[in-house]
Amino acid sequence: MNFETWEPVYEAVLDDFGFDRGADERARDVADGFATPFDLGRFDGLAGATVAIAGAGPSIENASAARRAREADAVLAASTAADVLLAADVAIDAMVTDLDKNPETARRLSESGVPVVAHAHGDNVPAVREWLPRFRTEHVLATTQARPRGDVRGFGGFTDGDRAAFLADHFGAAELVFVGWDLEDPTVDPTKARKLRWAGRLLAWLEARRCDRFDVLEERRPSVPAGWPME
Ligand SMILES: Nc1ncnc2c1ncn2[C@@H]1O[C@H](COP(=O)(O)OP(=O)(O)OP(=O)(O)O)[C@@H](O)[C@H]1O
Ligand SMILES: Nc1nc2c(c(=O)[nH]1)N=C(CO)CN2
Repeated sequence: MNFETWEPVYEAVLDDFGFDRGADERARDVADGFATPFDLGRFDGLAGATVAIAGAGPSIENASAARRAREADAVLAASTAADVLLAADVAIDAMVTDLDKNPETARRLSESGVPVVAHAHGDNVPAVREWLPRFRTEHVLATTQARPRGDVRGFGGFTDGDRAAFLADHFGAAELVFVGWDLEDPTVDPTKARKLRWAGRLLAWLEARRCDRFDVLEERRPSVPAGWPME
């Protein structure tokens, strides 16, 4: 997804959380100071593939999550889902993170040549400054939710998990399989619950644009607000 399509939805997210667009842009520029060009051709293998999008809800610990991830052609792991899957001997093709929970895992993955999709936003600049210099930069794709600039890219999406889904979509995934997603998780705090509501809404938008049906939304399918780009 290009920024022109993402922008009106991004503005709705900014509005709802009261986030400052200028702070996201400054974070992007900080990330660009550490980023180097990332070979996007490394994601060509997602085209036509069944891609597991691993979220970090409690159900990622279930044996069935690891099994379903293993059965997919490729696995994109959000945040701490990477640790759980690696511990279950499931290879991951990329980790998508905003560096807030397990940056050491991201560092290790980058050292071993696994792409780390590291997101910079207005509220994680200290983590960007601390961790991006420690990663093996050729294996890091820096991302932004603001307008992309320099070596910092954007494919749509907000939370780590839904950004992984937008990335898979951007690179032509044929099918998305969601593991470790608990959108109605009663154990999360109110801010996280709000982020998960946005994740659900964004996935509903993505599935509608793809003329798809995501299994993860079967329990409660959010409606796509009128006016969101559907071309
Ligand atoms: N119950 C859940 N709890 C946490 N994450 C979930 C859950 N269900 C799905 N997810 C997905 O897994 C990802 C896990 O990443 P993580 O918990 O680090 O979130 P995040 O996007 O960095 O948000 P936060 O700012 O709250 O840390 C989330 O971004 C979300 O997309
Ligand atoms: N400005 C800002 N942007 C974000 C934030 C956040 O807390 N602040 N959290 C995210 C993932 O949870 C994604 N993007």
